Amino acid sequence: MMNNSGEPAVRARGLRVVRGGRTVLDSLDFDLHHGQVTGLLGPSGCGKSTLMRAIAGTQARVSGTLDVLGSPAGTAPLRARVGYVTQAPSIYDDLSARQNLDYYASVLDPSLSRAERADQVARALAEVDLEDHAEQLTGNLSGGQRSRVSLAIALLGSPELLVLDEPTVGLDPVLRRDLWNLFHRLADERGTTLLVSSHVMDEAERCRRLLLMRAGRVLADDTPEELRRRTGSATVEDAFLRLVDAEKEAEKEAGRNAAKEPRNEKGTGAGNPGTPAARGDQPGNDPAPHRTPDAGGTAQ
Ligand SMILES: Nc1ncnc2c1ncn2[C@@H]1O[C@H](COP(=O)(O)OP(=O)(O)OP(=O)(O)O)[C@@H](O)[C@H]1O
Repeated sequence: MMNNSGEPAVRARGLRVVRGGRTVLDSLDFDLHHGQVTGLLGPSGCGKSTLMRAIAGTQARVSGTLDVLGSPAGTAPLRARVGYVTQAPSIYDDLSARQNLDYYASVLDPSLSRAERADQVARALAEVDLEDHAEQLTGNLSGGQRSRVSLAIALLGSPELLVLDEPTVGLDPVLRRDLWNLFHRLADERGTTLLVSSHVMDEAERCRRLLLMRAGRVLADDTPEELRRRTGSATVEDAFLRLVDAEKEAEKEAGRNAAKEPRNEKGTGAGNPGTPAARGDQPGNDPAPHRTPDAGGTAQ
């Protein structure tokens, strides 16, 4: 789904991120659609958090094109329009849930009156079903309750895009279901775009669209139904495993073909990974023009 301008909510082309001298995201091309819940799934270490940080504008060494709500990721106009919840919630243990939210509401929009802030805070607490624990110190809340405080903070100011890094990890099945219902309500009723990561494949079935990642690359960008259909699988997990197996087989085949290639005088075969053709960077494949967004307060 596009918005009125016809632009997707997030547009990545030739997106690349280098961390510690290693390319951890490589040539990612995808769109996130307005008003949809997209699941970002893949094994541990495949690059989900790095991609989310890039979209939220907190990741260094991002190259390629990454536009968020029509502006380069991480630029000032996006600050109030994008809500981002990391895996490690940044909340103050010695403040109550309500005080935490009130503090963040005042930082996010210093022009709000006390009454306006109180309204926003009450609404966000209600949305994550935390009203009964609003006055408790967050240091005394359970893990799941603390994650909901973080989520409530991200909901302040009604952001158009919510980037949620494993928001349901460690939650019991009832809370997980309630949170997924909340994500869909936000998308359906407010038109919020959500990108939600998980490494639990059964959560994929709850998403309208999926980005499946493996080893820093997008393995599939599809709806759960279409993914199951085209791989002939009963579940998204099976579909993912089939795609991984097919990719590994293709990699092996490419390796065998490269080994068979006659070597030239310098000892590099035509299919060697060091040659431009094998890297896919011959002129016709270059996703130019590349643009490096301002990465803001950044992680390496
Ligand atoms: N500061 C860093 N320096 C170098 N490499 C890093 C750094 N942080 C992460 N990486 C590497 O980047 C890759 C992607 O990490 P990332 O945290 O994005 O993965 P993930 O899919 O979110 O994993 P998980 O599901 O376990 O949270 C991993 O191989 C990781 O080892």
